[in-house]
Amino acid sequence: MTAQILDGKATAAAIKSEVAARVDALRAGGVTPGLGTLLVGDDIGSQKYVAGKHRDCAQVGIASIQRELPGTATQEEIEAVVRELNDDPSCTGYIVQLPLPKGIEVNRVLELMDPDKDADGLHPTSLGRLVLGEPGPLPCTPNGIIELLRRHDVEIRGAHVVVVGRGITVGRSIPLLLTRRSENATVTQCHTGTRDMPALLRQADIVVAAAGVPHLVKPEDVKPGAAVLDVGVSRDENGKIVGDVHPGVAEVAGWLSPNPGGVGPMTRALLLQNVVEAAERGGTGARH
Ligand SMILES: Nc1nc2c(c(=O)[nH]1)N[C@@H](CN(C=O)c1ccc(C(=O)N[C@@H](CCC(=O)O)C(=O)O)cc1)CN2
Repeated sequence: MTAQILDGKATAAAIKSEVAARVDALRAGGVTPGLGTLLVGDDIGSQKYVAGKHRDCAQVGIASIQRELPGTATQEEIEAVVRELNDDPSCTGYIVQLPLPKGIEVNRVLELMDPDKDADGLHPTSLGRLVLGEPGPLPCTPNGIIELLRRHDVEIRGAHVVVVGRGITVGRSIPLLLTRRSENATVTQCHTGTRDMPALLRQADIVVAAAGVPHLVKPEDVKPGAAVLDVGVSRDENGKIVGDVHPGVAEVAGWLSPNPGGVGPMTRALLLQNVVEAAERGGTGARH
């Protein structure tokens, strides 16, 4: 193993203590921020992630509002809970845990959310603000990846970043963050239609592997010294996480985010940050 570790657990812990101090200040001013979650169905992974989000809230002093619906819930039932969270003054920001069950129109659900309560940065208004360079909540995993690189002093400015994947939570939006003037990276996005992905990967200073394909990025595809972020989550027959990055990459890369222990904890920490920022902007939260 030659790569240095991009330690998501330790970095997330540092962000969480910064968030906790901001929550204390809000509470001293009479506002308790609240994070709402809507979980539909009984996917074990999603249950675990949502439980983790509420554990984090308890640690930093953010109130929790948990809503759950069975996997058989209709579009209308889901939308009714979204309206309820929009109207709940104790809820500063909320997320709809993805994926939603098959047959549910995800975009209709996301569009119904009050954009001022979008804790995930996935509402069309938030994504539009990102495109326009206006302030707003940033998508948690992409923002977490950038923060993980920054806090390990990995140079983003001028870097060639190759993103693998184009899913809603990571791949679609991370190029928008990386090409802001504050980051100034050059981005190539790969997907299932890309002709020669290994050739592109070999040019990358930074690789973001977010395709959800086990061990897609092989050691021979990585430029020596590159930073490699393993975002994909697949599970083996024992339920153990298998990332998008082959373990042999650790011998070639300069930096590597472990999976678990890399990008996942950062996603959760940046979610808390979005909730606090919404409360600081004068959004809602329980007032006492
Ligand atoms: N509404 C959203 N849905 C989903 C998002 C999202 O950002 N918003 N991202 C993923 C899941 N996700 C957050 O919800 C998430 C994934 C992983 C982790 C995490 O802490 N993982 C741990 C390992 C946990 C385990 O053992 O399973 C780690 O990487 O160390 C947190 C959040 C899809 N849906």
